[in-house]
Amino acid sequence: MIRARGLTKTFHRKKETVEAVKGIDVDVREGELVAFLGPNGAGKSTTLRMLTSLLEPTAGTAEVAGYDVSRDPARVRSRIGFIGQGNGGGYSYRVLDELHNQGRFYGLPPAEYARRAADLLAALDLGGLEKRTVQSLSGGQRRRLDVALGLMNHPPLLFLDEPTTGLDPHARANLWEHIAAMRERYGMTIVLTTHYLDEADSMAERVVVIDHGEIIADATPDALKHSHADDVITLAVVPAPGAGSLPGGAPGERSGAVPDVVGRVRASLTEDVGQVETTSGADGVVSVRISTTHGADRLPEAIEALRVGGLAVRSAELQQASLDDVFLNLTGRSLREEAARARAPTSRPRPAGRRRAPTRSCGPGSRSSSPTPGPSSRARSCSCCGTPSR
Ligand SMILES: Nc1ncnc2c1ncn2[C@@H]1O[C@H](COP(=O)(O)OP(=O)(O)OP(=O)(O)O)[C@@H](O)[C@H]1O
Repeated sequence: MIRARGLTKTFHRKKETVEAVKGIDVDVREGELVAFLGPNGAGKSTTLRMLTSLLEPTAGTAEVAGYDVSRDPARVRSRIGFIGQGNGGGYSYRVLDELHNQGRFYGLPPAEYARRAADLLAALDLGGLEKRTVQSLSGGQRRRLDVALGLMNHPPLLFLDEPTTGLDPHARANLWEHIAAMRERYGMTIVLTTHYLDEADSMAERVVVIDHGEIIADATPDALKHSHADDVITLAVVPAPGAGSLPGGAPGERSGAVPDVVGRVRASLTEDVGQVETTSGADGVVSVRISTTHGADRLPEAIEALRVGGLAVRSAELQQASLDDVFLNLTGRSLREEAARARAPTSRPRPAGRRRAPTRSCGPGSRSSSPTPGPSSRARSCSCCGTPSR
């Protein structure tokens, strides 16, 4: 559906040159839902605008829905829907008039555009709003009207530039339900840009990570997480009741002696479980941090291995890798933090660099645990209480 090679856009403004997109290659197959994910200014919108023929590339080629964007822009436009960042509807126009005008714009006969408009109003939960002006709609309703406008020509390929930005969580979820339903109904290919990591993770089948005008990763969300980030298991470990008299503790540990918990942890958890780090707390609790792939599978295995080694787990926490961990490990920057800074223009930028957000833990080891940063840096939220870390 899309084949772009060496797509480049350089802007020249006064004495400034901005290399917004630096020769990207990207393919999108029919039926895929692909998210372009990246921080502000990464080049996502510029890429979309070139793919939709709204912007002439400085260099490179792109074939979209069967036509070359530079040679056949009108044919490209007739085969795509594009929902830009701003609302498309004219503020003082009525909802139904906007849809009909869109149909006329595509050259549809009146009966056909009236049928399509009625169909889309019902499908996108806009029934009853036909006579309202666009400016009287809520943010979520306006965005759904944008989707309806983008679908009037029944495009096989739909582009959405940050479709949910500015919507509250309920309106975001609602819009996504409608986009998924429209996709099902029309069998569309969808390409969208987003800052929302959770959205890219849960909705997209493929995520193309863009930074500084370049594609730095391109895979399914799960493949990205497995390749570029680890899950982290944190356990608070103590000797099992009566373990001091157990034979077969850690190597070199005398039978009947006070158990060497760290030694036993080391003896129990092999490299198969993951990369293990331990920190002894003053209260005798040992905090164990395991960086691993497939953390949900490794967690019960680790608990069982520790039990066999004469140890008890007082608390366990699993932090699954996120797309923010992927971005952090690829670039040294947190997309989540960059997005938060963009929303708060008065806050000072922090220096770039490889960092890891501090760990929170709700278990008894939390007071003493201070795990050493592992190879996989991550932003986190506590799985016990759900509180986001800062
Ligand atoms: N018309 C223009 N003239 C000059 N520079 C531009 C123009 N349009 C975009 N840029 C610059 O190109 C770079 C990429 O912008 P673009 O809008 O593609 O980023 P983005 O990833 O979509 O960002 P956002 O998520 O904030 O929309 C930015 O540095 C931007 O300032």
